[in-house]
Amino acid sequence: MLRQWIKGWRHAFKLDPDRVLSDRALERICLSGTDAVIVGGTEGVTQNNSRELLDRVSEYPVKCVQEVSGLESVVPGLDGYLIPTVLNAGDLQWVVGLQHQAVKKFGEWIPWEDLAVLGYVVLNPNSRVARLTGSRTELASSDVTAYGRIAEHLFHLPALYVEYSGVYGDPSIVEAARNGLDSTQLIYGGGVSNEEQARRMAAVADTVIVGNLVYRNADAAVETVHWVKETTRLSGV
Ligand SMILES: CC(C)=CCC/C(C)=C/CC/C(C)=C/CC/C(C)=C/CC/C(C)=C/CC/C(C)=C/CC/C(C)=C/COP(=O)(O)OP(=O)(O)O
Ligand SMILES: O=P(O)(O)OC[C@@H](O)CO
Ligand SMILES: [Mg+2]
Repeated sequence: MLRQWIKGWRHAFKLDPDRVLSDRALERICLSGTDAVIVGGTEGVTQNNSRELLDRVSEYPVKCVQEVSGLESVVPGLDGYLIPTVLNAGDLQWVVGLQHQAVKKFGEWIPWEDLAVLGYVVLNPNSRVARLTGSRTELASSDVTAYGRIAEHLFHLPALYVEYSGVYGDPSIVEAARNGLDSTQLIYGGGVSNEEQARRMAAVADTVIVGNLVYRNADAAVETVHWVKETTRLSGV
């Protein structure tokens, strides 16, 4: 069951089907010791470019799932699908609207056990995902804690994803999310590019996701695996 499986992830890479990655860099990422490779992005994602990247990753022993961001880009037959819902979106479309359309479209073909819903809180106002979803990013710590509680106690989501895509986030905000959570998994993603940043977020979050760094500096990206995995997640932060 995917929602159980993702609980064991400490580190994952997110690869964008709309960006170019050399075979050499892909090999290094896939053999890095990361727990999973997530294929997905906000813009320019199609079924063709997703399938192509998923096929390339499948040459390696690493676990690989698709993060679905559009109805047309779903690639059937994979081991797992991450389904975002953006809790602080400005329009219901990104909370439950597109998901409703997808369930209507795919209906009985959906392998429910292989899906896990991620409750996103999008916090970088300049990211494409924030602009696309009209996310309300001016949040206080108490707002983020409340989203954590909603994710866990009202919606029973397997994971809350604190998303700073493109910039390194505010650790105190990630801690605020942590304060709202008990058993729901806390995922952090955004701007991790050096050891201090990787270790700082790994001390608070259950799972750290690294994306853009793969395309800027694959060597450093590979290093993040060790930095995150060597760090103990602190309790009570
Ligand atoms: C046999 C068969 C057909 C099988 C398939 C069955 C199946 C798996 C069906 C899917 C079921 C389902 C419920 C799908 C949901 C589909 C959907 C469209 C959901 C909405 C997703 C959503 C809210 C998207 C908004 C954007 C978003 C949150 C994307 C997540 C990824 C993300 C944040 C990437 C970061 O983007 P990046 O490219 O890095 O850009 P920026 O850094 O600039 O933000
Ligand atoms: O690309 P970066 O900034 O590393 O963020 C990772 C991930 O959270 C993006 O969805
Ligand atoms: Mg990005």
